[in-house]
Amino acid sequence: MENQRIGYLGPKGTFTKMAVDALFDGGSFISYESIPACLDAVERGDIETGVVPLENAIEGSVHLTIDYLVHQVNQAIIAEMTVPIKQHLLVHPDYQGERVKKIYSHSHAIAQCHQYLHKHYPDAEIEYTASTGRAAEIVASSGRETAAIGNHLAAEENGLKLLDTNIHDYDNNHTRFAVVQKNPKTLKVKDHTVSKHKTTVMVTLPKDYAGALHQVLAAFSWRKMNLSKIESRPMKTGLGNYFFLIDVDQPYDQVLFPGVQAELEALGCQLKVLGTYPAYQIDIPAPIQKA
Ligand SMILES: O=C(O)C(=O)C[C@]1(C(=O)O)C=C[C@@H](O)C=C1
Repeated sequence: MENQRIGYLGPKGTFTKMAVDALFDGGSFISYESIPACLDAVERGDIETGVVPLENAIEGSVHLTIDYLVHQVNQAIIAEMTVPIKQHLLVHPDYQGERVKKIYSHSHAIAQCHQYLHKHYPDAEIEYTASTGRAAEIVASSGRETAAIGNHLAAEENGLKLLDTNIHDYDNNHTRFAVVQKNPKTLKVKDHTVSKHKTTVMVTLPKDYAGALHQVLAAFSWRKMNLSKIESRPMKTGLGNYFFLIDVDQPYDQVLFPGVQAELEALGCQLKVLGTYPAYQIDIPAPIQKA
């Protein structure tokens, strides 16, 4: 197999990079500063594979990823991985107990630590960054009164100290990452447990009428197809227009899915398969203690 080129939401020390390191068995890893930049690179063919965050257990979906996959690019989800997320408070190596005035991080990381921030740093200014890795970079090159929320890899990569550890508000914190490709090819991955095989479909309804969603769900339900997620997002064509993203807990097949599609099309709905893929469950051990 040729060398696999994998792009990810960087820079160094992001959770996405941790997930990439844990899943892939070799390859060239290319960092992108934002989710759109990574997906654009896949679309242009600069890289075959992109890895972007999809959903967090505390904060929910990463809408930027979902919307970009649906509206801006034409790519398939070819794998998914779920990894544990442990958020820490990272400070400059010269930090000596100063009052932290400004805290940087990705909006999802900030949201995972809302209660902690409210309790311990109610007066600190919050600044959102494109990733937790970027927040750590900023703190490394700024003063001792700043902090970043991020992981232990970001601390190591940027030479930061851990002021506090495990600051996320709820214990069972996990994020799902999507592995996407434009022209699906086989991936070289480490030996991980595949927890299940899933298929993600996007369904659009013709217009708002009574029972429309019920009829859509019925097409899956009477075929005994288990759904693990359903989410509505705006079509971006006007208030009240939505599409539904549905995760079905089984691989695509030539009987049930075409059956659902035909049934939905008869109702005036459209169904597009966004991917059928293995879902990996990956455990990343947290190596460090509070400094
Ligand atoms: O900023 C990072 O480190 C990311 O990989 C992004 C991201 C996200 O978008 O949810 C990934 C995992 C965590 O939930 C926080 C941030």
